[in-house]
Amino acid sequence: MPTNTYSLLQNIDDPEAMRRLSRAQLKTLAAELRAYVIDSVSKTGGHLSSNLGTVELTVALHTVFNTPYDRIVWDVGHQTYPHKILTGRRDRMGTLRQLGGLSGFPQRVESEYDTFGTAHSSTSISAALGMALAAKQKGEDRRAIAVIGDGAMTAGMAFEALNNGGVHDANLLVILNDNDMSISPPVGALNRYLAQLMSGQFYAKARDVGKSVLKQVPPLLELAKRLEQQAKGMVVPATMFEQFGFNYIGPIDGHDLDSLIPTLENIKGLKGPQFLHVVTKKGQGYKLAEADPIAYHGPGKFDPSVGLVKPATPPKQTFTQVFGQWLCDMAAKDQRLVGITPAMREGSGMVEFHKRFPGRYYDVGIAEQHAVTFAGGMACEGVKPVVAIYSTFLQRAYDQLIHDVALQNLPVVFALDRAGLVGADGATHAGAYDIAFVRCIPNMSMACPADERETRQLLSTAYEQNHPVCVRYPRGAGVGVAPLESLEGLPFGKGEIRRESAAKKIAILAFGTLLYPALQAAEALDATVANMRWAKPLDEELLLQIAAEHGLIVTLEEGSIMGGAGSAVLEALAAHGLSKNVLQLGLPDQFIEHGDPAKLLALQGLDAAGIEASIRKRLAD
Ligand SMILES: Cc1ncc(C[n+]2csc(CCOP(=O)(O)OP(=O)(O)O)c2C)c(N)n1
Ligand SMILES: CC(=O)[C@@H](O)[C@H](O)COP(=O)(O)O
Ligand SMILES: [Mg+2]
Repeated sequence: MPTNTYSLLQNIDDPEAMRRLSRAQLKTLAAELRAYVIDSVSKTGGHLSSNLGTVELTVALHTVFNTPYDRIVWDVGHQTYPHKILTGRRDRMGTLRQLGGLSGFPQRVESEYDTFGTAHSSTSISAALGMALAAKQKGEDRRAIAVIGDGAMTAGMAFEALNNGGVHDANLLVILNDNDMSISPPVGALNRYLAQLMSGQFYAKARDVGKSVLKQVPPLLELAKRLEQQAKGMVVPATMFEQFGFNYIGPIDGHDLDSLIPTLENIKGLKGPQFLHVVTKKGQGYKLAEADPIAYHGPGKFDPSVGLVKPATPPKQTFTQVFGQWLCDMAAKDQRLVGITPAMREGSGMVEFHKRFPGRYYDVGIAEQHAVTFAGGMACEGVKPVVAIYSTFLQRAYDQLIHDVALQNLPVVFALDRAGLVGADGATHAGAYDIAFVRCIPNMSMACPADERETRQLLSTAYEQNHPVCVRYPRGAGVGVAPLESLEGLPFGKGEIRRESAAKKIAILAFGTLLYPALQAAEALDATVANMRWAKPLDEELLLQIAAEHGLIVTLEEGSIMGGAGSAVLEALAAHGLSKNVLQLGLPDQFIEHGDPAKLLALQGLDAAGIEASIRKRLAD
């Protein structure tokens, strides 16, 4: 760390040290912190724009509140790099999101300042309310603070918590960090409402009155006055948040420590549920990120003086791109198709679809539950919904999947991206459970394409069905098997033999992209390899044929072993009264942390060498 650049930051090992600084020094510290965030993220990759937007808010919160005794819960937690840097992890930022290094999200095991693990959005108000009421029950005077973005605020869970929080006498502070952005531009009526609060009459009056009051009167008196004025409807007519039972304060400039610190100090003295509306800019202080907060939401490594550059050689096509292309092609062919995303347009490969078919594109906000039921409603009316959703986020909508789609046997296609290990985001984002949690639902099917070509083909097969079907595929690129242009599908529920062993001792049944390391391992072992393609329905005919001919059956999947495709194989064998030597390979009963995906797979024994070693071990047992 260059000492001249970070003269204050280098001495901040915990927030206590920061509390001794003057306001002027805190401003310098904020500038150093911003530079440090840019410098470290440029070397590791990670979430940049959101972190640049929370620099001053983080400084102000840790200065005013008695952390970690007072609890800050960061929603999603992708904006916690300044918080990590100020709470003793500055010198470990170079390890961010790498194996054994700092997590990209708050983790209770990482620091006492990380009061609640987050990464899936919109949980902060519930968790902070729980903490506030627990404090009350225990007779403690601690504060609980939820910091939630305008994107995260769109989820039902956030409103469930507001609804509950507004009627309790809890010392809860909700801070809405409003940067007028989700990952992509925010959507929906809430966004319109927040824009209204910010603009025209509302904001102008609030800002002017706030400024003049701030200049003339001591903070507490000023706040009391403002509250009185608000109560009379003079400054801001009762906001929705007041109707929920919160004391609404704001909007204030979230990059101005002279507004933030006195306001937070005042709020600290107030009892009951408080709601502070803070306005920030995504990417603040780094021109390139300010201009393109989407590209800098989660960039890889880059040179800060140049910014993001296109790679010289075009990278391999990702599974996400294969899906995006298929969606456009199928939409062009079938007018009934609609595409639905819960706030993940870029990540799910739907930018082009949005451009070409704006009338058939639905970004419903961070609202996975709604997305699934909404698709169900459309399917009832003969429209053909394709829900593009990360495997990990479908977990949010499990009841909707069962009750609103499967039970009514509605033909909805679920394009499950990020199936398996995702790498840098770690355990919170791993798509480890989808096979297990989907295959136990009647009427549901689950396709596991092995490569890019099959992804396109199986999406078409899924689309042709008259019942709900998931197609799961991983983050990133596959082996490079180019998809065909055709929209023809593969047979429903059917696998194939990809390698036939002469000895017929071992058969590997691969579900999904691990087919390719399986084929490699099979060369060394002389094993038969089946590309099973479907976890449900299972190709029982193929399974029985293989079981009749081979001694050892090995199942292989990038998903949880418990309840996964290997379990389906065991159940099918049992149903046919067959007792076989079966080795199940997949993800163990354990959360797998962040790191390079290939390394993580190898650590789980799911690369070619690991597969071979596990099989040899079983043969030797
Ligand atoms: C349940 C869930 N759905 C989707 C996401 C993916 N996601 C991460 S950040 C984000 C946008 C959040 O916007 P906002 O809360 O406004 O924070 P900002 O990035 O603007 O600071 C989304 C959609 C998630 N983390 N959790
Ligand atoms: C914080 C969050 O949930 C997203 O920003 C996520 O990190 C995106 O992941 P991908 O990079 O796989 O789209
Ligand atoms: Mg936002």
